[in-house]
Amino acid sequence: MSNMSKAARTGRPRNGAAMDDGTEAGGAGAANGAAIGQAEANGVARSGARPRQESAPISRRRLLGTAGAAGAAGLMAGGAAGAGVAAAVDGEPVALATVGSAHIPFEGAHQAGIVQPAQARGHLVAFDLVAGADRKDAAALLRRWSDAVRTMTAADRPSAPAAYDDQVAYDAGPSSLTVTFGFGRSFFGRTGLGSALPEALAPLPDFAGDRLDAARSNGDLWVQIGADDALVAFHALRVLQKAAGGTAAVRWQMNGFNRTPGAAPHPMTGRNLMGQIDGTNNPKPSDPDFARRVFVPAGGSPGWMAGGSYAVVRRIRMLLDDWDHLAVARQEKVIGRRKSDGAPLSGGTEFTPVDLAKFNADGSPAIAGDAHVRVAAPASNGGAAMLRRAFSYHDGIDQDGTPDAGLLFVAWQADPLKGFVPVQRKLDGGDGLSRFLRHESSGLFAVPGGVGRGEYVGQRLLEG
Ligand SMILES: C=CC1=C(C)c2cc3[nH]c(cc4nc(cc5[nH]c(cc1n2)c(C)c5CCC(=O)O)C(CCC(=O)O)=C4C)c(C)c3C=C
Ligand SMILES: [Fe+2]
Repeated sequence: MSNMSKAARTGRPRNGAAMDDGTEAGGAGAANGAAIGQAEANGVARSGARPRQESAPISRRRLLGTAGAAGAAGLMAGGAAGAGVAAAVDGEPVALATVGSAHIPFEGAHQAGIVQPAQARGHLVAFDLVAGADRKDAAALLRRWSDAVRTMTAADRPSAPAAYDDQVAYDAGPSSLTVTFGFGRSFFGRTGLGSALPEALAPLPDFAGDRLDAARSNGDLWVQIGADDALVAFHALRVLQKAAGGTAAVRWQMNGFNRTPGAAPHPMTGRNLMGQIDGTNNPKPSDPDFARRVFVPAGGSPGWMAGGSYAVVRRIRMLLDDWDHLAVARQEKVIGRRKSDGAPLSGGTEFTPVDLAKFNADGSPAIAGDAHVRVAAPASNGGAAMLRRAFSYHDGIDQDGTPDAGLLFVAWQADPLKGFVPVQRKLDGGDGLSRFLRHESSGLFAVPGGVGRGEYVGQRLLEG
């Protein structure tokens, strides 16, 4: 097991004192409307679509280094970027840009990375405890991981790079980094915690369309990393993997992405790799039943899961060549929404409620019987609902030329039997979209509630 000090494990440098000048984001925003609402409700500081900035200076040396790499002449050209560089050349620090300075607190009632908008870059990683690792080792690991994440996500970071630090994220701010930890069913047997195993971690049923790879499914521990900068996300992954040494080893890892903040002209719901606007009809924190649907209540069972949630993770491959052969009108019928703007085929605009009872003039249902939104809707599943927070993935092109690409689907709910399971049961046979999908791996994880100052994730389980 690693004996790294906290600073040595987690240190990320900053150069000089914080400059809290209240610099605000300008024109950034790829998060969808629902997600923005979620972020605001969750206390994430925002300016427009993206978080308001904690500003930190960039030194003259670093900025000149950047200018040298990118071409100082180009950077010095007029406009806002030119002004920033000129200030740095004069020795004045400049604020971190919008994306870098966005900061999501690690501590809170719920773990971060559930209700906030999914970031531009994601890593989903499962670890298995190594042979001989016990409950005490697991507790020490969760303590190390929590300390590391507390530091990496902080607006104020250590003043000097730690000896071990790869410095991959040396110049960047927190960039909306979140790290979310969960426990798989197998964790409880391995640590002698069988009596604390939640009923909700019962194995997911087999679905007819599943083509699951066991090596890329489940795992003792699950870590979800999200950040709006790829280097920040990689750095977090690397730090956590190193901190796991001697206690847990990576079982599988998946890398995903979403639209980069600022890539769209205004805040809007993101698109998946089929080109559809995806995430419109997610539960919103302002919904009266949001917390009940997504989080285990205080007094729920088991007690250590209060404020927690259950994550269903599915690597869903998209059969993109088949999909792309469909005319857009057919694609829209499969989903039940327009491709261009996400409006339901029953009429209105993106956020108009879907009218499942509406008929066209020719007597056909406006939303087809096997349309994805009809089959997945709470109204078709006894009210079952989940919060979807996905990343796209692309792992290259197969020998036959087909892309290995799709969705790292992550569904959050207070109880999988009232969320993912009934909906997937229905989709499995009756969804027109399922012809274009292949579920290739699966995991179910108990994600405990958030932590207070000095606590570590899972403490109530591991010390209860
Ligand atoms: C078991 C749950 C679901 C799986 C698996 C799933 C996979 C999946 N979905 C899309 C694309 C879209 N899904 C949309 C809506 C939607 N999907 C689910 C559930 C699962 N999807 C629900 C509950 C809903 C909301 C239904 C409603 O109440 O209206 C949409 C429409 C836009 C939106 O509301 O988000 C799209 C598009 C893909 C590509 C996919 C697997 C790769
Ligand atoms: Fe869906």
